[in-house]
Amino acid sequence: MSSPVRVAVTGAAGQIGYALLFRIASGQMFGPDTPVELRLLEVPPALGALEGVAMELDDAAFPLLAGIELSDQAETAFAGVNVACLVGAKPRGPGMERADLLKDNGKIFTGQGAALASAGASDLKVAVVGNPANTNALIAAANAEGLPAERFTAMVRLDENRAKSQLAKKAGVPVAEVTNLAVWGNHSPTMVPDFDNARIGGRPATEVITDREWLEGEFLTTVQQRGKAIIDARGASSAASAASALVDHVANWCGGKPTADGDWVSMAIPSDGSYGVPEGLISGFPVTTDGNGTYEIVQGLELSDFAQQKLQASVDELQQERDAVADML
Ligand SMILES: NC(=O)C1=CN([C@@H]2O[C@H](COP(=O)(O)OP(=O)(O)OC[C@H]3O[C@@H](n4cnc5c(N)ncnc54)[C@H](O)[C@@H]3O)[C@@H](O)[C@H]2O)C=CC1
Ligand SMILES: O=C([O-])CC(=O)C(=O)O
Repeated sequence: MSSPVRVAVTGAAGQIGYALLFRIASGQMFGPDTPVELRLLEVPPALGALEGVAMELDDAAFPLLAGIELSDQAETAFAGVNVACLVGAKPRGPGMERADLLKDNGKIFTGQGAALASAGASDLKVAVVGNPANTNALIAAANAEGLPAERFTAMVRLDENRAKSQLAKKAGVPVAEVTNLAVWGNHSPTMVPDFDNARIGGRPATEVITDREWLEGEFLTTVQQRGKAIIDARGASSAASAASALVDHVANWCGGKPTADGDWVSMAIPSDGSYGVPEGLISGFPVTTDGNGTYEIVQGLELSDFAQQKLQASVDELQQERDAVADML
């Protein structure tokens, strides 16, 4: 047994939190040999509900769960944490775009960025889920003085998983056969699920699914609008699938589960200028990971004119979001 990983989860009494905590505590995020200590942050009115969740975690008797602490103070919750899952934020409702949440949610991430910098462990890594996730991660990083920006990531893994599932259905194969699926850009309707570089059963996806009209049309729109479709159907935004994607994101990044040889996963990370994405913007990229805290952007992929145009629109949107929160950076 290794020593416990200390994991902060914000918004822990919310919908995603309820699905996420049990996955973390059961060992799915950091593997079967790593105990976890949970540090759960909520706003004061939700602390009662959070106590109920903590009671249920106790009642599940997870052998790997080495401790649970609850707090409504970011500095307390983040003390010594190795990984912070920033989920706590307002979700959108019907008729809203994620960017509409920026004014309400952005300010959460100024204080939490600063608290992470002052209280987190020296190897702290941060995954932002609260929407709009890319720009909230930018805000947190900008307010975390002394922490390298590359420790701040945002989640586009749910978009990758959605895209894989759609391609698998169309091709009539198990989802595990779909690999190398990158989601570029913003976690928003402008995101770019990259079917050109994806593979199905080891072959280019475009050789298996030759209907380019479907790929550029229905496939793209279905993935881009999936969050809205879930809200319309469920009356609330995706929660269990978002939690599951976060488990995947962190497991690959620093949970001991490196990307498979020749494969990659999608993470929104601060751009180093690769593929023309302006440096510093937090954008989805294909990355390889070592499972131990390091990721690298996959270089040398070809983007079609179609994909390049779409990526430019997503980058333009990220720049507009950055401009809209300039006072928080
Ligand atoms: N990046 C992605 O792929 C996805 C992102 N999301 C986003 O995740 C966020 C959370 O979604 P849900 O869990 O469904 O919402 P929810 O409303 O069920 O839970 C959010 C929780 O955050 C708490 N909270 C609010 N401000 C906080 C603060 N300053 N500190 C700590 N906790 C705080 C609330 O009290 C609430 O319990 C939303 O912004 C949603 O849009 C949702 C699905 C996918
Ligand atoms: O659509 C939303 O508001 C929630 C979310 O980010 C998603 O499901 O992708």
